[in-house]
Amino acid sequence: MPQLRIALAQVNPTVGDLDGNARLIVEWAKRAADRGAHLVLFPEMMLTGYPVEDLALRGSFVTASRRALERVARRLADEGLGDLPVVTGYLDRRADATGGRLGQPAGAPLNAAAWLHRGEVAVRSAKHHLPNYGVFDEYRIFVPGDRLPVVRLHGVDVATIVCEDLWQDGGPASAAGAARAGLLLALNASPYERNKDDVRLDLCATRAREAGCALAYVNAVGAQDELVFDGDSVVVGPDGALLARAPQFVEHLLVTDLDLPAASGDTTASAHDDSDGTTITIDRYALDAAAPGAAGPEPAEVFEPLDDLAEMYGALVTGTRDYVRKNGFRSVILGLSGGIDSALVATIAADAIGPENVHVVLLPSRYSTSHSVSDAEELVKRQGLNARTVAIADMVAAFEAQLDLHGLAAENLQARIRANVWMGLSNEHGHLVLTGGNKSELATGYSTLYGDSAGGFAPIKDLVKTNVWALARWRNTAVGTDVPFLHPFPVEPIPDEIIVKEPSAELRPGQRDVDSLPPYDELDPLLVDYVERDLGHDALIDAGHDPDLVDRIIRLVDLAEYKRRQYPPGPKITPKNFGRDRRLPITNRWREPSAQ
Ligand SMILES: Nc1ncnc2c1ncn2[C@@H]1O[C@H](COP(=O)(O)OP(=O)(O)OC[C@H]2O[C@@H]([n+]3cccc(C(=O)O)c3)[C@H](O)[C@@H]2O)[C@@H](O)[C@H]1O
Ligand SMILES: Nc1ncnc2c1ncn2[C@@H]1O[C@H](COP(=O)(O)OP(=O)(O)OP(=O)(O)O)[C@@H](O)[C@H]1O
Ligand SMILES: NC(=O)CC[C@H](N)C(=O)O
Repeated sequence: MPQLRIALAQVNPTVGDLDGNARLIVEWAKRAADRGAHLVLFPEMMLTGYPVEDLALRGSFVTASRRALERVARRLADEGLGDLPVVTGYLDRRADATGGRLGQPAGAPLNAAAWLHRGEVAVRSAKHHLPNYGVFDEYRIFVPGDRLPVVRLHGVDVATIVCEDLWQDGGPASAAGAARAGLLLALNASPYERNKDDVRLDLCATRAREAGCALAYVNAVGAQDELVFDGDSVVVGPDGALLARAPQFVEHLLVTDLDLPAASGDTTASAHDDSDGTTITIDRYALDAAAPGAAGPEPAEVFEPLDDLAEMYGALVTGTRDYVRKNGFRSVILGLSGGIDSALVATIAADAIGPENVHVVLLPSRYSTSHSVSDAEELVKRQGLNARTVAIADMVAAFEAQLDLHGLAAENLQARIRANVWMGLSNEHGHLVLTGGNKSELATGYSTLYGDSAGGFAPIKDLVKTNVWALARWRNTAVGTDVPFLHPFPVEPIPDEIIVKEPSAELRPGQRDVDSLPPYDELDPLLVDYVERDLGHDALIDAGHDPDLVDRIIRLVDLAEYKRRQYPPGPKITPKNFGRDRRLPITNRWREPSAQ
C-alpha cells in the first residue's frame, strides 16, 4: 500500500494581497517540505483571499491572480521546492469566450484550484457548486466548473474539490468515488458560526464514506471584514473516522501519514452529479514527483475543539485582530462607561492587539454614577489600558445653550458628544474606533444614531446581551489557562461589579434598560427566534413566547432596520448576523400578521 505524508497548511491570507499570500504559500510549502510531505494543500482562494466579492468582476484582478499563480509556481521551483506538489485555491477565468453573468465579454470568473509542480501550473479546475445563500454570493460573481481533476501521485489517485462541493449529497465527492480516487482533497474557506465545527466534521465523514476514500479538509484561519475563519482542518479515513484535527483560530501545519490504496487503473471519464443533474468530466493527470528525503515519524495530531464559549470568544478576538491589522491600524479607541458592553469590547481588544494598544476614554456626564467611573478605572488598572477622562458636561451645556433640546433629544446629545470625542481622538492619533453595541441592542434599535452606534468596527454586534455576560464570565475563568488567543492577564480582567450590575445607558437620572426593554433573559430567546430563525408572529407564540412581548418586539426590530444599515461591521458568529446575512428592506410596510 503506498504511503503519502500530506500537509494541510491552515493559514491566514489577506484579500487582495497577492504578493503577501504568495509569500505565505512559499513559506508554508517550505515547512511542509522540511517535514517530508509528499503534498501540501492550501485553502480555497488562498492566493486572493476569500471572499473577493466583486473584485472577481475586475478583469485586471483576475489577470493579476493568474500571473501570481504562475509566478508562485516558478518561485517554488527556484526555492528548491519544485518536486513538492502544492495544491492551492486562486481566482481564474474560463479559457473560452463564455461571458459571465454580468456580461463580461469573455472568460467568466472561476473559483479555481491548481496543482503547482516543477515550476508549472500542472492542473487547473474550478468549484462546481457556487453557494448563494446566507453570506455567500458566489453565483453572482462566478460560473461553475464542470470537471473533477484526478491526479496520480506516487501511485495514488488524488481528486480535488472546493468547499461547497463537499456540501452536496451525490455531488463531486461521489464523482471522486466513481473515479475510484484513493484520496479526496477539499480546499475550504468556511466561515465560523456557532457549532459549525461539529457539522463540518460529520459532513467530512459522510463524504469520505460516499467517496470511499480518505478525505483531507483544509480550512482558512483568520478574518475578513465580517467573516471569521476558524481553521479546524481535519483528515478522516474512508470509514469517516477522525485521523487528524488542527486547532481553531491559529495558523497550523497539520501533517498526517496516510496508507492509501494504489491507483486502480480505472479510466471512468465522467460521473453524474445527482445534486444538480449535471455531468462532471473526470480529467486524469500523472505527476512524476521525486519522493521526499527521509524525515522522522509524524505522530497524528488530534486537537480537541474548543467549547462553545471559548470558540465564540476566539471568533471575536480573531475578527477584531484581523480587522485592525489588515486595515493598517495599530491601536483602537473606545468609550469605557463602566457597563458590561464596553468592558467586554475593551477586553476583546486587549486580547486581540495587546492592552498597550487599547485606548479608552471615560466620558462621565451629570447622570453617570460614581461607581460607573470607579468600575471603569478598576478595569483600566487590571488590564493596563491607556485611559483618559474627558468630562462632557461643559460640551453638553454649550450645545444646549445654542439649541433648545428636550427629553430624548437632550439625552441623545450626550451620546453624540461622546462619539465626537472618540472620532476626534481617532482622527488625531490614528486609532480605530470600536463600537460597543450588542445584538439585542441592534435588534431593538436601542442605541443612538451617530452616538454610541458610531465607529469603525463593532466586535460584539452579533452577540446577544445574555451572551455578553456569559463571555465576560468565561473570560475571567480563562485566566491562567493555555487558550492561545488570550493576553496573559495575571488577574481576572473584568471586575465582578461590572458583570453583576444592572445595565443602564445613564442618559437620564436612574435610567435602566428594563424601563425600555423586557428582561434580557426573556428578550434574547425571542430575538434569536425572530432574527436568526425567521419565525413569524404565530410561530413565535407557538414556540412559547409571550404574545404581548411578541407584538412589541417584532415592531421594535422591524422599525430599527435603518439604524442597523448604518452600523459598523463586526464579526459574524451566529447562523444569521445583521449585515451580510439578514437582508431586509428599510422602507417596508409589511408587518407580521397574526392569525390568532
Ligand atoms: N427610516 C429612517 N431612516 C433614516 N433615519 C431615520 C428613520 N427613522 C428615523 N430616523 C432618524 O433616526 C432618529 C431617531 O434615532 P436616534 O437619534 O438614535 O434616537 P432614538 O432611537 O429615538 O433614541 C435612542 C434610544 O437609544 C437608547 N440608548 C440605549 C443604549 C445606549 C444609548 C446611548 O446613547 O449610549 C442609547 C436611548 O435611551 C434612546 O431610547 C430620528 O430623529 C431620525 O433622524
Ligand atoms: N460615561 C461614559 N464614558 C465613556 N463612554 C460611555 C459612557 N457612557 C456610554 N459610553 C459609550 O456608549 C456606549 C453605549 O452605552 P451603553 O450604556 O449601551 O453600554 P455600556 O455602558 O457599555 O453597557 P450597559 O449597556 O451594560 O450599561 C458604551 O459602550 C460606551 O462606549
Ligand atoms: N466557501 C464556501 O463554499 C463555503 C460554503 C460552505 N457551505 C461552508 O460554509 O462551509
